[in-house]
Amino acid sequence: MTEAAGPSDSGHLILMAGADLPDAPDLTALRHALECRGHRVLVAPDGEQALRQAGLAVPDLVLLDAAQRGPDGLDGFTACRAFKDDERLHKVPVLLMTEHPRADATRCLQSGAADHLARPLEPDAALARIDTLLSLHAARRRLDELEAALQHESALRRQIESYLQHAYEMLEERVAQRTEQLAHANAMLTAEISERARVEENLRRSEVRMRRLVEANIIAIYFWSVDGLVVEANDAFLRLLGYNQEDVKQGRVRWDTLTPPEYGEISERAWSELRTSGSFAPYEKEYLRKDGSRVPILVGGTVISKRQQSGVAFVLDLTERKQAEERIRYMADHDVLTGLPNRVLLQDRLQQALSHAARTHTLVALMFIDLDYFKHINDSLGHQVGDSLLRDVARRLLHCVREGDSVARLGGDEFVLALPLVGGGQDVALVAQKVLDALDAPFHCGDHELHVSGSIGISMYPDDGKDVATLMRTADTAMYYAKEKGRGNFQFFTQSLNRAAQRRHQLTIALRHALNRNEFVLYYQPQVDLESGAIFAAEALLRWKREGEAPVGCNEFITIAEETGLILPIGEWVLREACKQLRQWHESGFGGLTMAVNLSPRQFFQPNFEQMVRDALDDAGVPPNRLDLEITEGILMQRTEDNVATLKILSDMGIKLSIDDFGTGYSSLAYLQRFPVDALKIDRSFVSGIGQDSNDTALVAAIISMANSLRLKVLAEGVETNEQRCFLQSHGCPSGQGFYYSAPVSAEEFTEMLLRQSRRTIDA
Ligand SMILES: Nc1nc2c(ncn2[C@@H]2O[C@@H]3COP(=O)(O)O[C@H]4[C@@H](O)[C@H](n5cnc6c(=O)[nH]c(N)nc65)O[C@@H]4COP(=O)(O)O[C@H]3[C@H]2O)c(=O)[nH]1
Repeated sequence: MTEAAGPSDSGHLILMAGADLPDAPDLTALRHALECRGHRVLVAPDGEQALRQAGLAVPDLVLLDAAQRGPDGLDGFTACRAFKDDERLHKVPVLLMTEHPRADATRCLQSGAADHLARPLEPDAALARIDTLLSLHAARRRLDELEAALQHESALRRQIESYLQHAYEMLEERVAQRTEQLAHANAMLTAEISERARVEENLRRSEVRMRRLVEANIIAIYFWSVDGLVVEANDAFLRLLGYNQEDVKQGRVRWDTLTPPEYGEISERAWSELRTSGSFAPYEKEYLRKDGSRVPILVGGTVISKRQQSGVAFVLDLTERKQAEERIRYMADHDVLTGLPNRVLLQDRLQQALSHAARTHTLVALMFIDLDYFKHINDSLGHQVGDSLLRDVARRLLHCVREGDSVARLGGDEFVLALPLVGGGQDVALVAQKVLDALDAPFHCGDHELHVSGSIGISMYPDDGKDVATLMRTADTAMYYAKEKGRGNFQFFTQSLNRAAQRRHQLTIALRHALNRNEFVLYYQPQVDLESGAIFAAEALLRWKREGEAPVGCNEFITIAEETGLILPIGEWVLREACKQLRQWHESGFGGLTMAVNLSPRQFFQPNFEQMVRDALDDAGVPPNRLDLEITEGILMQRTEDNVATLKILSDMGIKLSIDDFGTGYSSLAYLQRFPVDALKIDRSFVSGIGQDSNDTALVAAIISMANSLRLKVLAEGVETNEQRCFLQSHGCPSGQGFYYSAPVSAEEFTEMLLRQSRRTIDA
C-alpha cells in the first residue's frame, strides 16, 4: 500500500516496508499500535518503494524487512544502505526486521541500521525500541536544529562582529576625520583670533598715529557733522581762527560762522560736490576768525562716514602766500629800494597820460634825471650810503611834483618824472629848476653830508615823440646833452640833439663789428726826454678807420665802447697789438723802448685782468718792466681796496703804472701815496695854459714839484711849443709828449723816427 503524506503534527511519520501486512499480523499489530500512539504510518511493499516514498516525505523512522525483496531484487539490507547513502535520508533511523536476528546482526550494523528487531515482532519490545529510536532521532534532529541555530547564530554574530568592526572602523575614521577637521578649525580659529588681534592692534596704532597726526599737524584740521557743526578741531585750526577747545565743545564753531556771507554760493557748490563725490577739491576762500577778521585759506575736505554724514576738512593758511604774491606783484612794477614805480609801471602810466593828452589835445613832459657824482659816492662810501641817498632823492622828487604826476626810478641813479600838462608847457622849466634846487641842497646820509646835482633831459609830447618809447629815448638824449654841458642843468630835446644821438646810435652798431672787420689800428706817440729830445717810450693810441669813412676820434668812440662793454675785447686787442709791436722794435735794436698803453676802468675791474696782462706780455715775449699802464684818477677812486691789490700785483710783476690826465680829477696826494704808482702825466689842458693862464701855469708847477717830492716821475702831455717845453724843463719836469715832438703816427713812421734818432746818436 502507498500513501503520500507529510509527517504527523503530533506524532511521528513512520514508514514500514517489506512485509505483506495482512500476512504479517505482527506488523499489522505494530502498525495499529503505532497509529494508536498518534504516529502516522506509511506502508510500502518493499525497500525500493520505501525509498521512493521517503523521497516525497522524509519519515522519522523506517522499518524494513531485511529479507523482503523488491522488483529489482533489492533486499532490506540494500535498501537500508541506500537510505544511508542518500544525503536527505541518511539521518533517518532504519530499523531492520529479521527472522534471523543473531545471524543478521552484523549485516544489520554494516548496512547502517540503527537497530534490528526479531520477527515475528514482540510488540512491546518493538514499540520500546521504536520509541527509543524515535526519541533518539528527535533528539538528534533537535540537536541538528540547535547546531544549525548555533551555526546561524555564530554566523550572525560574525556578521554582527564584522558589521560592528566595520562600523567601528568607520567611526574611528570619522572620529579621525572630525578630529582633523576640528584641529584644522581650531588652528583656523586661533589664526583668526591672532589675525584679529593683530588687526585690532594695527587699528589701535593707526588710530593713535592718526590722532597724533591730526593734533600735531601744522595744517588746520577739523571734523564736521552733517549740520555743519565743527565737532573736533586741532590746535592749528584753533590758533588760525582764534577759537579754543571750549568753543568747539560748546558747538560755537560752525561752517556758517566760519564763512563770510559772500562765499555762500561757492560753499554750497563745495557742499554739493561733497554729497555727490564724497570729497571736494581744495579751493581758495576766506574764513572768519572768532574776532571777525578774515584769513585767506585753502580748504579741501572729504566725507568720513556716509551714513553719519560726517567728514574732515583741511585748512591751509594762505596769508603768507598772499602777502608774497602781493609783494611779487608790487615788486613787478615798483622799485624795491625807493618804493617808486619802476620802468614797467612808468610806461603804463605814461601810456595812459599820452592817451589822455591825445584826447584832450594837451601836452605831457617827460624828464630824465641822472644824479651827477652818484657813482663816485656809491663806490667810495659804499652801497648803504648810496641806497640811503637814492631814497632821499626819491622823497625830494616826490615833493617837487603835483598829484597826477608820476615819479619813477629806472634803476641806478636814473629817475623819471612824467608830467601831464593841462595848462601848456610853460611850467616845465620851472619844475625842472625846482628839481635841480631840491637836489642841490646837501643830503645827510649817516655821518656823511653829501652834495649831488642832477642832469635833466626833457622831452615833450607830442613834439618830441608820439609814443612812450620815442619820448623816453628823446628825454634820454637830452639828459646826455645836459651831462655834456657840465651837469647841474636841464636841457630840452632838440632835433640837433636827435641827430647827434642818431650818429651815436649808428656808431654803436658799427663798433660792434669793428674788431672782426679789422678796422682798428694803433698809432704811436713818442714820449721824450725833454732835455735830450730822446724817445724813450711810445704811447699806443687807438684809431678806428672805416672803409670810405673819415677816421673816428678816440674820444668819441672810446666812451661808447665803455658804455657797451666793447672796451673789454678792444682793450685786450690794443694791449696784445702794442706788446707785439714793442717786441718788433726791441728785436730791431730799440731794446730800451717802453710801451705806454691806456686802460679804461672797465678793463681794470674785469676779473682776471692781471692774468690777461701777463698772457699778453708772455705771448709777445716782452719784459713787464717795458710796459707802462696808464690809468685815470677815477680808477684809483673806485673800490679802493681792490685797486690796491690789483695795482700791487701789476707793480710786483714789474709793470710801470702812470696816472693819466693828472689834475682833471681829485689830484689827491693822500691817495697817491697809497698806490704803487710810478709816474704822473700832467693833463694837456694845463700844459696848454702854460704862459697863457696863470692858474694853469701855477698848477703845472705845483704838480711837478709835488711829483718830485713824492719821488714820482712826471710827464707833461700835449707839449706843443718850445715855450712849454722850456717851462716844464725849468720846473723839473724831465719828460713830455705832444705835437711839439710828434703827433701820434703809424708804426712804420714811428720806426722811421726811431731809426732817425739812432742815426743822430751815432753821428753825434
Ligand atoms: N691837442 C693836442 N692833443 C694831443 C697832443 N699830443 C697828443 N694829443 C692827443 O692827446 C691824447 C692823448 O691820449 P690820452 O690823454 O691818453 O687820451 C686818450 C685816451 O684816454 C683814450 N684812448 C686812446 N687810445 C686808447 C686805448 O687804446 N685804450 C683806451 N682805454 N683809451 C684810449 O682816448 C683819448 C684820446 O686819444 P686820442 O684821440 O688819440 O688823443 C691823444 C693824442 O692824439 C698835443 O700836443 N695837442
